[in-house]
Amino acid sequence: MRSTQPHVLHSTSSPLPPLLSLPALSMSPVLHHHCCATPTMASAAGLSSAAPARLLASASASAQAHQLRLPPPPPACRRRLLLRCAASGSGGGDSDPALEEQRRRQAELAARIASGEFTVQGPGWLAPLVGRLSKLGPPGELAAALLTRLSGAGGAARGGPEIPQAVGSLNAVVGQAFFVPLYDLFLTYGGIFRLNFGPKSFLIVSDPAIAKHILRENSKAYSKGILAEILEFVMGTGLIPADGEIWRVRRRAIVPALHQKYVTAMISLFGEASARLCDKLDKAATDGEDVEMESLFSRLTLDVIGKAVFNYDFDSLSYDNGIVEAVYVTLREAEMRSTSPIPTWEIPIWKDISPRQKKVNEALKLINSTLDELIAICKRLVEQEDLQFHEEYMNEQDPSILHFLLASGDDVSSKQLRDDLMTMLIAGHETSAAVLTWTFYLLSKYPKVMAKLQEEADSVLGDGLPTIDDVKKLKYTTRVINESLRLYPQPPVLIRRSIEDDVLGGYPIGRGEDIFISVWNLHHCPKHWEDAEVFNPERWPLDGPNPNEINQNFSYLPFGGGPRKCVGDMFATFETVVATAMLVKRFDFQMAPGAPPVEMTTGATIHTTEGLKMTVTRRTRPPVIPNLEMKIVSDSQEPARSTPSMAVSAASVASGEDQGDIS
Ligand code: HEM
Repeated sequence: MRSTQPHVLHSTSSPLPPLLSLPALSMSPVLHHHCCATPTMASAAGLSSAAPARLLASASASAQAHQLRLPPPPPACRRRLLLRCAASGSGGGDSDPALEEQRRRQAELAARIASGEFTVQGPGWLAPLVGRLSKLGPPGELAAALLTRLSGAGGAARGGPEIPQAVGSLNAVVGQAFFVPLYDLFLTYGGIFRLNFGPKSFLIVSDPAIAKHILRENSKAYSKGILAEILEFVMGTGLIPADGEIWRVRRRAIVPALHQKYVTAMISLFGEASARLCDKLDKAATDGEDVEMESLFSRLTLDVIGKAVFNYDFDSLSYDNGIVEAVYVTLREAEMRSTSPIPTWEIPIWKDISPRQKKVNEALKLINSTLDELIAICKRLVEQEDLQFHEEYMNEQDPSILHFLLASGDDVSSKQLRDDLMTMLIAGHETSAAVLTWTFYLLSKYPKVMAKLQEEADSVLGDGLPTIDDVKKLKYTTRVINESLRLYPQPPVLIRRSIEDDVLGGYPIGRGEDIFISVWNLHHCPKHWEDAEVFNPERWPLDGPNPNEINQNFSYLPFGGGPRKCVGDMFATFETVVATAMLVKRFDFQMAPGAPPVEMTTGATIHTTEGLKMTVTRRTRPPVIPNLEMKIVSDSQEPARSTPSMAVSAASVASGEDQGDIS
């Protein structure tokens, strides 16, 4: 039974959300706004304002143990979230404890709200004063924001209801991926709530309508906020962190480069890289060695994206060279910066002498000089070629995005071009690798899905590399990827900052709010998804449209939505479909005996904590089941000669004798 008594938790580390890891967390009592509820529900319940009665934790970076009175997390939910799924078939139809838990918590909370427990009126003088200050330009706005913050009556001060503030399962934050406890809080506090981390405050959005508003309907009112600050050292003003005019110009230049003909041409690149991975796995199968698939997928997608974006062959599946290492040093640094409690890389002097920072700077120098060289080579090629630039322009020898951009006469500085290339390298590398990693993890847990997938790969793929027509026929494989992206969205949260006042879910918000749109919560919402935690590719009909944010009304956002939607969605889908189909056609994959448990941790995408160790075996041809129907043999006839030989051949097929792999 779940205790309703608050208990005291100790948080000694800072395993907080990437990009916001801070030493202390203060949490406040709540108002409730249901995940799929309309704003009027909150106001109808008389929830016009609430002010926090905070359980303050120390905001000091040196504070070690923060004691917070919190309700214990529901074990059933957390267990399900870690997705340590039983190795059953797909489509299990058990009842959904997460949904029941959500209903129970909401009823409990509604009763507490109705009792007025959390309803604290903002002071009457505040709203008019804040209104007047806000009209005085930036200094006035700043003063208004401070006053509002200090009074703890943000929404009330702006003349609206106050956003629910979460009292969270803090122990759930410790030692696990940050988005998992956010899900727990979402089940209790609904589609928008506030989390206070020491002096910082974040809005957590898990409501499809609010996500749609931020990403699409009023996207101009939001920037990339902390994300841009953290990624500046590696992406500069590349497309992901850029905002405003720079973003508009670069997006207009880059999107056309990923035209249909280019993506189609990339299919042979996906096939070649996947074939190289198959060779590696083949060797492991022969040697009887287990393989760590997460790092292999990372190398596969690095090789693909290097060729696709700037025509560089990292060949990381074969070698560990300096540039490959430099890319990984840089990536790990970006992840470290997004999760570190103290920005050591900003400390004067230290940033220049710390061995870690030195290594990062050297890595960046190597990457930048390599990119500069590639840009120079490509420029020369473009100058020499006679090709006329047009909408679907592509140089067959070098179909890369860089080549397209230079041939288009894109007027861009070398620094900006480098930022864009680096951004695409990172955006298209870790994401696809994570999708493949979690897909293969899921497949190892759902053998029926694996069997169906292999059946499709066997029937569609021939001996050569896949073609665009093959990819179109790999419908079930595509659904497997769609469903894998639902359960493990990459990245699990989207980050924004409000740059104007707005109203979210009926709550007025000011500018400067840092917002996390939890794609994880949207994709796991038990209200929206039947058997939300079950890996069930069949939930997407084969003959239906490809699921996306539009046809799922922002409940499904694997590639984001609105003007900042991923530019590589088609590329990435084809890449992961080709790799998955080619691999499962050649091999069976099982978790290796004694492999560490597969749990999640966060970087820019969802990583495993200790890798994905698998045993790979070459597949034998599926047994040919002979027609064993016996001829009716009358006494006067000889026994049918074929029967014994059939039996022999069936036995040998079953034992795998004389069977090569089926590739
Ligand atoms: C399965 C693989 C991928 C996934 C799951 C993925 C997911 C996403 C998501 C969710 C966003 C939106 C971020 C936001 O709104 O804050 C995004 C943006 C972006 N993605 Fe991808 N992506 C993938 C592959 C790729 C590839 C292969 C490329 C490049 C070839 C790419 C390039 C980009 C770029 C440049 C943006 C920024 C767009 C903008 O802000 O205008 N992505 N991606």
